[in-house]
Amino acid sequence: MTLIKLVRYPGVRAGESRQGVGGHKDPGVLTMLLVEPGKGGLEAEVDGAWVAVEPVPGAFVVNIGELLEVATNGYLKATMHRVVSPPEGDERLSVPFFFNPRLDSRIPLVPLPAELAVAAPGVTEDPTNVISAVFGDNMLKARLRAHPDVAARHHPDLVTG
Ligand SMILES: O=C(O)CCC(=O)C(=O)O
Ligand SMILES: [Fe+2]
Repeated sequence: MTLIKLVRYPGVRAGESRQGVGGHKDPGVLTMLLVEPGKGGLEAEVDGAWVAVEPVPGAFVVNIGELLEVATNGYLKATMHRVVSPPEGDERLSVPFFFNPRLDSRIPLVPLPAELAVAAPGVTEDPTNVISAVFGDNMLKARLRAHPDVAARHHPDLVTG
């Protein structure tokens, strides 16, 4: 179930929240992200700190998704990232392409060469973000987390608190 999105981040007035997309990990396998040339705003979490991902002309940004973390038993870690909206008078366009399997598919564990397997620590365990190997379940979790207001209104049975 690949998905392509066209995203526009309008500029925000001084004093207003600059949050474009809050911190998250993409729930699928791999994301190829085309950002409008020259535009910043994307940040990735590195060792607990947000780091600006500088635009590279002619290049896609590639995000590791949670299912690739599952497939590699944590050898590859899903990228935590967010987007900071531009200031008033500017805007930012992006085109993420999400490479995902069928909703009902369960991602298999890829056999790693021994030298990589020893460096695979397992999938990240976070009670606030439980990763499912079944893509549809993981996608639903991501949507419920990203849109808590919609979840509380339309799917109160699926969320707590
Ligand atoms: O717009 C971007 O640069 C990133 C968007 C994103 O992270 C997402 O849609 O999952
Ligand atoms: Fe993302």
